[in-house]
Amino acid sequence: MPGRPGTPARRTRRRNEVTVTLLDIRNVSYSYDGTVNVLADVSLSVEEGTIVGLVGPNGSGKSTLIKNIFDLVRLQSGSLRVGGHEHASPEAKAQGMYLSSNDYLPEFLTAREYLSLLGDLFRTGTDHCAALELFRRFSMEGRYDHLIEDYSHGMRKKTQLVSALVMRRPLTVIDETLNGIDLEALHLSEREFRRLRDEGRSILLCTHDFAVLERLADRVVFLDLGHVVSDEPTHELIAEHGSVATMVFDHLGSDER
Ligand SMILES: Nc1ncnc2c1ncn2[C@@H]1O[C@H](COP(=O)(O)OP(=O)(O)OP(=O)(O)O)[C@@H](O)[C@H]1O
Repeated sequence: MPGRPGTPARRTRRRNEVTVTLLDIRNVSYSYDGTVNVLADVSLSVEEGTIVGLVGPNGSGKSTLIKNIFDLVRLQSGSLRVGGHEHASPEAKAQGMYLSSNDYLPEFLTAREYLSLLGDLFRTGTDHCAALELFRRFSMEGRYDHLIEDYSHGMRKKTQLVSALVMRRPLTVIDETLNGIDLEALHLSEREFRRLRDEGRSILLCTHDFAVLERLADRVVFLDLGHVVSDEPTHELIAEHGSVATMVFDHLGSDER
């Protein structure tokens, strides 16, 4: 059962610092057909000011978990809280931003109009100067007032990333948005994600690019067949297995699967 709205975010004390849980996922299970569990008792948390990687084979349930977080499918069991608020509440929805794995954007708008729309929806307004500067740094100078329908696949992905960097939500969930962008844009994105983290914002980063996670993520959660197989600080995972890829391959090749 989801908890009551307005409950303060869970606080835990680690050494001398207090960490605040921004995203709290407890015992979430989900089935599309009422028979097969696509998610099975999934629990994980994302603390404020951290980047958490989410990895797993195709069909392991990553996108379904993200859809549950954003109330895009109805929660069937367990609880989901964002900033201490029940996930379907307006307070929870005001904290998060979801970059989906596809590159669908409203084609009949310009990037300026799209970002203005987001600023209105989030009631934050839009910093167009910051967006223009990001467009310049993403090698899209001069395209801000062009219709999105004229953008390439990579430009749409970069526009999604710019939207997250301009909106600066407490929680940004990124589902494979880094696919298809060039190395220069990837480098810039990584730097900007670190800046978000330094500001105390959090990112749940779902990607098959393990090298990105080794550079960026504070923790990596590995989902397989709807179960959390491993949830470890990245440096401990690398010390134990050598790399994220080895950890994943070892599990996929093991008898316990
Ligand atoms: N709308 C849907 N209706 C029925 N089954 C679905 C639906 N969406 C996803 N599934 C199934 O749920 C399972 C998990 O899919 P999901 O998209 O969550 O996996 P994923 O880990 O994000 O995969 P990928 O890495 O390929 O994006 C798959 O078996 C998929 O076929």
